[in-house]
Amino acid sequence: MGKIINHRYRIKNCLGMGSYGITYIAWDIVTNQYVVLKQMRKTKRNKGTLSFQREAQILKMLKHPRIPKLYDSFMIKDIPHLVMELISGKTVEDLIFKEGKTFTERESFELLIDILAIVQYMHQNGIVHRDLRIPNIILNEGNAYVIDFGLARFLTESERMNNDDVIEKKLRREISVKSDFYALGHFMLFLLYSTYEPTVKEERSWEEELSLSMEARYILRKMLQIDTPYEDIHELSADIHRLLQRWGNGGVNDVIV
Ligand SMILES: Nc1ncnc2c1ncn2[C@@H]1O[C@H](COP(=O)(O)OP(=O)(O)OP(=O)(O)O)[C@@H](O)[C@H]1O
Repeated sequence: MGKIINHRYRIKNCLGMGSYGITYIAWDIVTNQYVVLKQMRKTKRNKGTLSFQREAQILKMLKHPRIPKLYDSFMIKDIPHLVMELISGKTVEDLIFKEGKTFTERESFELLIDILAIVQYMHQNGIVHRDLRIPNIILNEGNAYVIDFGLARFLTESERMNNDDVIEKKLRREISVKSDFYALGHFMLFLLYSTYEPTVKEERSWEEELSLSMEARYILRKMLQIDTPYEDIHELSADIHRLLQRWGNGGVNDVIV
């Protein structure tokens, strides 16, 4: 730690080791601010370089206050590096599993609407994230931020699926807006399970374990593609708005329907 990269970024600490890269918090001595520096792992040279280039291209294109800005990208000895905005706050994963935060049905769907405003922006710009999981959503002062665009794709791209892949992987990785709704369906189950106290020993399905309103169950079944999936974000957000009206939808950030 303390090492300076590219004559500019002083490494402060390691945030994590992902599948393709190592992520650090660094101090930018030119702009005097903390940034996130992602360095590709040396062992991932071919696939990793492509993945880093795509992430840089996508982050450069997306200009949204709830998506990290790409500040810089460069190569050092054939190793790609990305420098991006440090998003303050805590991941939903840490909030639930480290801090014991709980989300009611209403709070869960209000958070979903907030996230969908960001997802709508991505989809309108032809991008699907494909990794909308609890460690990739940061909450700060009640606002949601989406990070980690390492698996994001242009909706015009195609990718061959392996026939041996389990159905869940196919639904998560499909290059279609539906894969983001599917991932967010699972994200919602994590929020909704945060208040769940088991009363019986054996595990049951989420529909049996969680006491949800009929409308919430209807939305989740479509997001999780148990029933006819949502084809676009407007259909999904219209259903959530109807559900939120039960409580009086005060002041949540809306997706423009
Ligand atoms: N822009 C950012 N602002 C704040 N924290 C970030 C940012 N980007 C990544 N992180 C954090 O850095 C850590 C490592 O992230 P990274 O995306 O490199 O790998 P990962 O999520 O652990 O693995 P993988 O990419 O394989 O899913 C995570 O804890 C993540 O929350």
